[in-house]
Amino acid sequence: MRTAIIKFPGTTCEMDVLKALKLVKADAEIVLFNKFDPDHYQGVVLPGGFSFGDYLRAGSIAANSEAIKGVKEMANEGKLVLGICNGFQILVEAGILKGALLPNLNLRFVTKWVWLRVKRKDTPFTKESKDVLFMPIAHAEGRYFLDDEESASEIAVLQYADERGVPTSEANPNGSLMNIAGITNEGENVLGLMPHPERASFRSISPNGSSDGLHILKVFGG
Ligand SMILES: NC(=O)CC[C@H](N)C(=O)O
Repeated sequence: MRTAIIKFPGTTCEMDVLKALKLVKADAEIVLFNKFDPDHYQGVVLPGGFSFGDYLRAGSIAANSEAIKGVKEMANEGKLVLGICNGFQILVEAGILKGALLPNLNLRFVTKWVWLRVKRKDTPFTKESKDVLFMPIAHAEGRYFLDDEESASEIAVLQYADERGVPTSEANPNGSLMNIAGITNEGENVLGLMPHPERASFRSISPNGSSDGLHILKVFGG
């Protein structure tokens, strides 16, 4: 799939995303935010990092860019939109996904590998996924919050869990509501997640040889 990986000033993960998308044979390229034309693409990825230095709140400045207007158009047209970590923060700041990503409960930057329960498999991103995935997180503002528990439970796609896929409070690294690690929109064509699938794509450099991130990224393949 013709896929754009949008780079803002401060984005850091675009090369890793590009390499992982090449593994799944996506027709992907990195595009600077001020050069992005949504009509050229069927899919878009907002990678992780620190867009505009995480000033104000992580993702808030990028969310107000022309590029994100284009991403909103793509989302409304049913095209695939994936936001990873800072990309997820941008999607919620832009109102493309519901809720907010607050500072981690311990007010620290947390970096570790986590197990994830795939709660919903009726999204294009997860329909052929395993039930439990192993991926790393690395963030300071990842505590998912929504002022409506019922909708939060409906839109939750991924939850921090134990090795067997059971969401427990011990497995919650940042204090997210209902252990939420990733959510979708009403059309299910947008996914935002705090864990980094691109960092769990190369068996040779993953603990346990995890390439579980490809379960999410392969939707852009072909
Ligand atoms: N890995 C990232 O994308 C960093 C996320 C974000 N800027 C934070 O610290 O919360």
